[in-house]
Amino acid sequence: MIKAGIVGGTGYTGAELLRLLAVHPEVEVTVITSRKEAGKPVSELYPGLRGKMDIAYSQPDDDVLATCDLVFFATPNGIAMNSVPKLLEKGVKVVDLAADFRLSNAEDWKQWYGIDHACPEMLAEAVYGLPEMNREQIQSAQLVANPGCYPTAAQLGLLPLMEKGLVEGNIIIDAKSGVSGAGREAKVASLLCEVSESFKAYGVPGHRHLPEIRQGLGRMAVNTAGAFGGELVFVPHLVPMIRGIHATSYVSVKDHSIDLQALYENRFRDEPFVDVLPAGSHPETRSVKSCNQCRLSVHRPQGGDTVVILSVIDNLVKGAAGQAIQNMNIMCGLNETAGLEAPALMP
Ligand SMILES: NC(=O)C1=CN([C@@H]2O[C@H](COP(=O)(O)OP(=O)(O)OC[C@H]3O[C@@H](n4cnc5c(N)ncnc54)[C@H](OP(=O)(O)O)[C@@H]3O)[C@@H](O)[C@H]2O)C=CC1
Ligand SMILES: CC(=O)N[C@@H](CCC(=O)OP(=O)(O)O)C(=O)O
Repeated sequence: MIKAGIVGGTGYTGAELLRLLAVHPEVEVTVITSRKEAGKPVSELYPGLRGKMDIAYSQPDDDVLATCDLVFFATPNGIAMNSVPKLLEKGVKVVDLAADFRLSNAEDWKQWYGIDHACPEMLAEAVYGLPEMNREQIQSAQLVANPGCYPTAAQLGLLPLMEKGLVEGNIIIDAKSGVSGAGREAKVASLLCEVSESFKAYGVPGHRHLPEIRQGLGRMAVNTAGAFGGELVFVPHLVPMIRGIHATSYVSVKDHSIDLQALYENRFRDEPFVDVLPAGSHPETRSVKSCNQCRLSVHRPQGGDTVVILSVIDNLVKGAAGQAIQNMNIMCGLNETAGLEAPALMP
C-alpha cells in the first residue's frame, strides 16, 4: 500500500482527495493536516466519511509528512514551496494541487502570484501534470504540478489542434466555473446571497491561469512549424452552481480539409478520462459531476473558419483531486484509473 499524506485536508479539494482515496485499492491515507481542526476525526467535519476513513487531522509537520510515500498539497498558493525541498530530499513524492510549480519561470510566478518563489531551482524539476499531454514525464517525476481547473478544461479542448499546428491567429477561451472553485474559506463573494440568481465575468484584464494556459499551449505546439504566437484571451465567469467548469474555446482553423471529429476521436481514443462526444453534441457539466472525466465536442459552425470546442470537467475532480490521483497512479506505477472509475453522479 502507498502511504499518502494530505496537507490541507479540510478544504474542498482536500476533502475530495479523501473521498476518492477512501476507496482506492492501493492507497492508505496516513497523515491529514489542518491547523484549525487538528485533533478532530475527519468524519466529524465530513460525516459522509464515517466508517470509511478512520483518521484524525494533525498539525502540518514536515517530519511527519516525510513518513509518507507521497504527499498531496491541497493548500493555498505559496505554501507547498516551503516544504517541497525537504520532502524531495527525503525521497517523498509530491503532487501540488496549487500553482507553486506550474509556471516554469520564477519571474512569471512573482508577477502573477505576487510573492518571491521559495525554491526557484525546483521549477525545472517539476513536471506539469496533464497526463494526456506528458504522461511519460510524469512516470519518472518526483514532483508534479497539478494543473489549474480552468487550464485543464481549456488545454484538453485545444490539445489536438495545437499539436498539429492547425490554429491560425488568436485563441479565445470563455470559461465558467461553479463556486467551489473559490475554495471553502469564508468570503463574502462566495455567500449564497452574492452568487445565486446571478452571473458574472471576472479577471478580464488578466487572470493567473492565463500564463499557465499560454505556457501549456506553447509546449503542445513545440513540434509544429507554426508554434503558437497569437493572442490568448481568457475570460472566466462565476455561475450559480456548486461544481463544474464549462470552457468554450474559439479558434481559427482555415484548413477545411481536416476532419475535426476524426482528429479528436483519434487523439483521445486511448485516453481513459477524455470522452469525445458525437458530432453536434453539447456536453453538460452534470455529465461529469464527481467523476474524473473531461467530456468535449468540436464544432465548425456554418462551415466557417472558426472552430468552437466545448469542454466540461468537475473542477474538484479532473480539475483538482481526481487529476492529482491520476498523477499519483502514474508516478507510483499503479493502474492509471485506480480509484477513479466511478461514473458521474446523476442527476
Ligand atoms: N477549488 C477548486 O476547484 C480548485 C482548487 N485548486 C487549488 O487547490 C488548492 C486548495 O484549494 P481548495 O481546496 O479549494 O482550498 P480551501 O480554501 O477549500 O482549503 C485550503 C486548505 O488548506 C489549509 N491551509 C490553509 N493555509 C495553510 C497553511 N498556511 N499551511 C497549511 N495548510 C493550510 C486549510 O486548512 P487549515 O487552515 O485548517 O490548515 C484548508 O484545509 C488551492 O491552491 C487552489 O488554488 C486547484 C484546482 C481547483
Ligand atoms: C470560481 C473561482 O474563484 N475559481 C478560482 C480558480 C480555481 C482555483 O482554485 O485556482 P487554481 O486552479 O489555480 O488552483 C479563481 O478564479 O481564482
